[in-house]
Amino acid sequence: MQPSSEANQRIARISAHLYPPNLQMEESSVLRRANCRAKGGAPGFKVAILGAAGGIGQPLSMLMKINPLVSVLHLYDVVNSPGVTADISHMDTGAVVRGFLGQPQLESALTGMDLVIIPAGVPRKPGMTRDDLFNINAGIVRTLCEGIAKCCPKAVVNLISNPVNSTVPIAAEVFKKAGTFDPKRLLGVTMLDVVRAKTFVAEVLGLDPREVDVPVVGGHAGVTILPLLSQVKPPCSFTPQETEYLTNRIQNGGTEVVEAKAGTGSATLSMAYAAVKFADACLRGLRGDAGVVECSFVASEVTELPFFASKVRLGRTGAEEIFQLGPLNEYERVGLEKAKKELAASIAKGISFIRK
Ligand SMILES: NC(=O)c1ccc[n+]([C@@H]2O[C@H](COP(=O)([O-])OP(=O)(O)OC[C@H]3O[C@@H](n4cnc5c(N)ncnc54)[C@H](O)[C@@H]3O)[C@@H](O)[C@H]2O)c1
Ligand SMILES: O=C(O)C[C@H](O)C(=O)O
Repeated sequence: MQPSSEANQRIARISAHLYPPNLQMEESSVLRRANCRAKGGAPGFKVAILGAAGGIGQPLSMLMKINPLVSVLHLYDVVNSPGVTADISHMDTGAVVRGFLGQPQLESALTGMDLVIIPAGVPRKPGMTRDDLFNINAGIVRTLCEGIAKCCPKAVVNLISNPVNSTVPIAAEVFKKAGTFDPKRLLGVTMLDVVRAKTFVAEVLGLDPREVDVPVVGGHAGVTILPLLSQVKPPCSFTPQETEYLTNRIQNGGTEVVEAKAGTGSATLSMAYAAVKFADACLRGLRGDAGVVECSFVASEVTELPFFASKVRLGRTGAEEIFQLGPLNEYERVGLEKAKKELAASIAKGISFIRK
């Protein structure tokens, strides 16, 4: 007796569990249906995460699978992405998940994407600066951005890999070389600095962090992280001691986590939270929502430097408006000069890595 088509489907469904996840992607009828659902115009955006199996990548992938704005989620890594993909694909949320393993699958992972989030690269250990990661992460970011230039040149890119102050200029140079650079679409992720600033300022003020707004400008390393405490909302004032304490804590938040993790890595969970908050803002902008404003490290004319973090308005084409810094007090003006000096060197290092 021939099995009914319903029985065939049941068998296909069971056998899909027996094959490695990347084979499931290619061959099972279950996945073919999911692919059809994705192709059939399910509303939402196509998002790729590069470095999806890492400390940030895994919780970030899980949280993006929950995001209702995502219809297709591509998880790429050089190790372990089949396992992470199989695991996350069982979540009963709308996004269709596909896994990609290793360089030969990079192009498939990137083709057709609207947003690419990059947490690929090595993290710090105690005693290291973010710049100590340059030698390894610069090459990783270059390769991934070459893939983006080739396969999804119109995608918005959220770059997390450190040192952000240099990796964003590296990405810009790769895109310029390929003739695809659109400054609006390249966004360095500094959201964790804002998340920390809101948390620490709210502690001092005795408020819920969700009620607090703190612009953090400059860059993403040490003194280049410049919280503008004079612009905190709701309006408030701080004593010089509070200003010193808050500025230091925000600038050294990453090191606080690196030391607490004692050699096992840097911030991953709070970073995944921050990355999802920022990616969600980018997707709402792409959808055409009005008034989506977040801080990001972007190509900028706000200072004399070619890149700078400040508030940006996210729209259908990326960072459509970059806001000026607004009035700074004396403490912030001194901080800005220090930040610019270090930033200039980090930006130059990134640019010369590609131009040399
Ligand atoms: N921007 C920020 O605020 C911020 C915050 C935290 C961490 N970071 C940075 O994010 C990066 C990742 O941190 P983590 O804790 O997730 O590290 P991790 O080592 O846990 O994970 C990194 C992942 O990247 C993958 N990877 C390495 N080379 C790759 C390549 N060529 N292509 C694709 N994937 C590749 C690894 O296999 C690994 O799964 C680090 O550089 C870290 O400093 C940035
Ligand atoms: O501090 C690090 O090395 C990771 C990250 O940049 C952070 O701010 O937590």
